[in-house]
Amino acid sequence: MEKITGLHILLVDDEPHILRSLSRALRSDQYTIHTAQSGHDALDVLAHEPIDVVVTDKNMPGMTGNELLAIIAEDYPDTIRIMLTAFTEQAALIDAINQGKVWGYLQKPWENDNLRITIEQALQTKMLIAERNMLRASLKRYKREHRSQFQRFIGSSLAMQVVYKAIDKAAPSRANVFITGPSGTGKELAAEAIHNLSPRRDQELICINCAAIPSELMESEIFGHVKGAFSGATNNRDGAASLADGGTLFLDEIGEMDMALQAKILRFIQTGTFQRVGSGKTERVDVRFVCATNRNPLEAIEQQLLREDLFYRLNVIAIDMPALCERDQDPLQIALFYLNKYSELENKLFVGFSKRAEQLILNYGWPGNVRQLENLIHSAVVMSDGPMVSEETLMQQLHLKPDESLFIPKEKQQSTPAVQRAIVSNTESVDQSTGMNIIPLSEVERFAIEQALQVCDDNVVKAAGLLEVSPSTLYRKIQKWEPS
Ligand SMILES: Nc1ncnc2c1ncn2[C@@H]1O[C@H](COP(=O)(O)OP(=O)(O)OP(=O)(O)O)[C@@H](O)[C@H]1O
Repeated sequence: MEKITGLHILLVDDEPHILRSLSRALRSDQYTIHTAQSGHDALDVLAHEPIDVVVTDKNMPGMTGNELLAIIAEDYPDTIRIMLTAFTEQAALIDAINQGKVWGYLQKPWENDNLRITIEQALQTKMLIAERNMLRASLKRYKREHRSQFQRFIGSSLAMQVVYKAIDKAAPSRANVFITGPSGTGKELAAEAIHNLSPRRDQELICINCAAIPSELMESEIFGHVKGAFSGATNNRDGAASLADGGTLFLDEIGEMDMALQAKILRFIQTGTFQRVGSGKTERVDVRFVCATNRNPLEAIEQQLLREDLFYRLNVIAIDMPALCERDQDPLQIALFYLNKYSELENKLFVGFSKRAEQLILNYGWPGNVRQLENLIHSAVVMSDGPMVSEETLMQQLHLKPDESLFIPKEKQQSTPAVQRAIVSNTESVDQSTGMNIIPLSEVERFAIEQALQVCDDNVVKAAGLLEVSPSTLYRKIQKWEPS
């Protein structure tokens, strides 16, 4: 058994010679011994020292041992409580044990060996309690950090945990955010989440899709115009810059914006000021910028679609949305979410997907990402009858030809282990002599644990069963991930 050190024992007895002989018997560099001659003195020690074990006499003037242990059980429930008692007091002692006030007892007169063994066992129990508390706390933290829903996002994949954390961190600051990622991955949803979690949430989030508005109208859309600024400008009109004052301006598809207007946007970001179209008056607003593009920004700069200086002004915080096919089990979670939503909306009864339909959802590549999946589920709800969505319905809507590989679980499709495929390839660890991508063992282990937790809906006991380790081993490993 592991030696325990650095622990504190409190001995309580009204007779000084008993305290002396108990202290002598327990003297060791493993423990710090504290003594008290009354229940009140004992409580005083407990208030100032991190006591792990209390050994108290039963019969003391003033506060009895029973009364003292009852208070300790209430105020310091994790402190191990031991009663020193004469043989004749067994009945009262058993009663105290049954009430949970006492962990164990020592009989007077005691054998020193017996005393040391009892204390050692008590301290082992104390260590287990402390470990359990730590594990509970770290599991709680792990669960809090491992979210399956975040703002309007659905998905518990690791790839999305990274996004949730980035949004959490970015939101409270004033820093501009640049969101990249393929079409339909949730860039607008991310902008919304950033605004909703920011101190600007009570002001407006104004979204401008730079690809959807003709370039000749864009300047007026963003900065507004005055009456007569151009033909058709029959009134003064506020633009997005004024409407977003105090809030957030989201410029989607920034790479589609006219280069001359990009220069004006850059000036606006730098100075916080702008002029409406047709006006010489400068206006000042307080706007936070969030931009997005589904282009690779560096390529867009090279192709002269995006100004480099504007990009670096906007790219203070970068968030990259992963493609749906990189999100483990998320496609199924999202599909179920939208099945519920659209069943309700269309007044139809659907309870889920056939096993093969589920497999198809997990295997399909989703080139249109979440938007495509959402639209597919909506059309499946409209076009078929419940209670289950079949694979045929999905294949029809996706115009897919019969292909058995779509229904084979991914982990059975390739000869390389699932772990190797799933861990993002780490170029820094490519072995120079063999050219093989070496994955650190700790990463493989963490991946396996996270997969098991995901499959078991975060049930650690079940996940431990799947991984063929004890739950406490699993808890310990999860705990090690916590930043110290
Ligand atoms: N993780 C998610 N969970 C649930 N719904 C999502 C998720 N991600 C995106 N959506 C939904 O998918 C649709 C597309 O999302 P969004 O418009 O934010 O994508 P986008 O990346 O901005 O697309 P684009 O590049 O085409 O502008 C929206 O209806 C959005 O609500």
